[in-house]
Amino acid sequence: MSMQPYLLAAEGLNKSFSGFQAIRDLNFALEKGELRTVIGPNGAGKTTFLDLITGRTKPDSGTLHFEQTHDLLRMNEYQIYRLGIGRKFQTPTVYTDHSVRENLLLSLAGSRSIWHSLVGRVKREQEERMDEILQTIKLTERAHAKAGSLAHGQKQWLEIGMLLAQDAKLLLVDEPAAGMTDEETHRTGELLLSLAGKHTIVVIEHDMTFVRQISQGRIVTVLHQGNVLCEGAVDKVQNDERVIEVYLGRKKKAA
Ligand SMILES: Nc1ncnc2c1ncn2[C@@H]1O[C@H](COP(=O)(O)OP(=O)(O)OP(=O)(O)O)[C@@H](O)[C@H]1O
Repeated sequence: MSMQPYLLAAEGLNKSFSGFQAIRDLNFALEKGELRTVIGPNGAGKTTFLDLITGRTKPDSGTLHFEQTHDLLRMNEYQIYRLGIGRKFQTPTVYTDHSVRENLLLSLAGSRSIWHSLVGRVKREQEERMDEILQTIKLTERAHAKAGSLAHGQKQWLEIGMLLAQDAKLLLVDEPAAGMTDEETHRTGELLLSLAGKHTIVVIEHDMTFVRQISQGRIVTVLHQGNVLCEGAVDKVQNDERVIEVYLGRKKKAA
């Protein structure tokens, strides 16, 4: 057992939508530097769980703490964002008319206003940070291209770069491989792996080839009906009878 304090800890979370329980007595703990993949069949509660972390939705009961001392349930969405919890949605939300570099600049922590970011003097350390991020997301050569002209995969990488520019301590990444070619998917996996350790990341994903790529030696969490069905190494969860059952929708044998 590691002695690391948890970066994020959820205990006994419940959330119902007009009688339908989307999250059910959910416990989840994440250590700093982890790259955690969360899988589960449609409707398992994955998106709702991210909504609870970012404050978009409030639970009916339970506790949710960040860096132990921050009670996320007492904070609003903006406060949680300012705390360093960044989210990348499935569809890219970049400023299409601005360059890749400007998109990063707009996200840089400490940028005062959009106007100021674009017309004001860019500090040397900001330049260096952007160069570093451009290299990380492999878009150095596209730095001055309009974000709208990027390929789908590149837009997703730019968005991950924008989370890095925000200095997000926790990156929530929702189905990054959706709509990507196999090669883009593989490169996205490499990008996330290069960030692990330095950053803490939660990835929600369906593509099992991708999940296997990014979760070697790490923990995978399987959600089902709003609860953790199984957690552990990817081989363990893929061979777990209960996991196979919920994915294949096999009926339980009568006892
Ligand atoms: N705002 C809402 N109002 C009503 N029901 C909701 C709401 N949000 C989610 N639900 C329901 O809660 C359940 C869990 O949804 P959620 O989107 O969290 O699952 P998911 O694991 O992300 O699924 P998918 O893989 O399909 O994205 C679904 O049955 C959904 O219909």
